Amino acid sequence: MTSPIHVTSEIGKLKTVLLKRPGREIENFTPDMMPRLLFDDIPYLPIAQKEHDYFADTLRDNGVEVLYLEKLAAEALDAAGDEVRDAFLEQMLTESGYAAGTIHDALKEYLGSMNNQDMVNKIMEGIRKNEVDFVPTDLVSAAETENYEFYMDPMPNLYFTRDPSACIGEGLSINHMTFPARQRESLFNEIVIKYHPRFANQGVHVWRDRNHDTRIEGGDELVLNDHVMAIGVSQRTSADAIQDIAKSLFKEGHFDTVIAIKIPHNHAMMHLDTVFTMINYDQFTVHPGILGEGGHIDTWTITPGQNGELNLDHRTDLKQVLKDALKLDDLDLIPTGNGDPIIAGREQWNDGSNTLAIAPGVVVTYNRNYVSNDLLRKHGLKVLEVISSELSRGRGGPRCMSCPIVREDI
Ligand SMILES: NC(=O)NCCC[C@H](N)C(=O)O
Repeated sequence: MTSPIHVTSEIGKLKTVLLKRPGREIENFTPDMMPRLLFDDIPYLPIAQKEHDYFADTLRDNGVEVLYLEKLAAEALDAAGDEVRDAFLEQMLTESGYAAGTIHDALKEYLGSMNNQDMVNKIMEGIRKNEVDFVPTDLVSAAETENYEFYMDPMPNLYFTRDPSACIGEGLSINHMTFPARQRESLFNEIVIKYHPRFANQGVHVWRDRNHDTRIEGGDELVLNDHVMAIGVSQRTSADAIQDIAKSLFKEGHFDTVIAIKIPHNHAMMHLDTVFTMINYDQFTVHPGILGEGGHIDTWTITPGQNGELNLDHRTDLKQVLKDALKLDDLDLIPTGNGDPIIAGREQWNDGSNTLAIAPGVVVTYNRNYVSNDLLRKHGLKVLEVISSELSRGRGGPRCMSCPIVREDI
């Protein structure tokens, strides 16, 4: 059986991608909620949607089939029927803090009265207290802070479809995310894979599901080729989760190497793909700020050991590590902002390192990172720029905003 998922590299011609069009969730919050929701500003929704449509059109114009998470999630529930819809809603309410009780019942009634698409959209955009016809009188509800506006928080990070799941080979990881602001997101990916006719019973292998305590996010998961992965040890992905998924990939897949790369644990560089992306057979973007003296950085090359255990080889010469793993004589590491510390810092902040390769040597980037983009062109790449004033306020670029489902082999 051919799996509907096929991703054996970061650069093979992109055939199908999963996006989420920004909806009300990206403006349904106040400045004091921003740090918790992992946003640095509140985007202007109409322009963010225009920019996102431009991004989607750029992909379509280049032969990519664009799928939307919000649509697939509703279709999955339509196909699955009432029992699954009820279980999904219960799980979503439980993970939103309402396993039982009067608020649980009121929210269930409110959401339960909607059709699947409206219910999915509503859960994504968040539920304010004043929109539910319910006055809590029980002790638990009454004890809650009066002035918090929401029963269920919005999920503004959903347009970064890269993170809650990651397609690897013929399967995927459905991720247990680090921060509460994003943890419910992967429930949508789970129902799509389990129940959408395009994916259900089609031989999709789940390398690692969301029922884990250890954390991993797709922005850290890079498929370098059909047997080598790079995974960031980052603010969002723990060493335990990397070792766990490595065991699964080695045991049940065609992978034999995982390169763990330690990056600074901070908000600006929350995932490996904010500082390092593969853009051609032998070319990568890299933010100079992650490299120490002489271009060094901590890496561990993980390979299968005895009895299902792992061998780990600690090395610090990133270029040599990549050359060895990919069997290349030379490698072009292209510095964000052309290596200038001010420009590199500014353009990395606006995702200048976060490119989406749609074919070997062809990348989609934000237009605002003009120094990095010019440098990519000088290194022979074809650069397709997309507009980025509002989308970039969420701290993610074209790779973050896309989850490749099918790529041609390289
Ligand atoms: N792969 C990525 O780097 N995704 C960007 C995620 C940005 C989002 N505001 C977050 O902090 O999770």
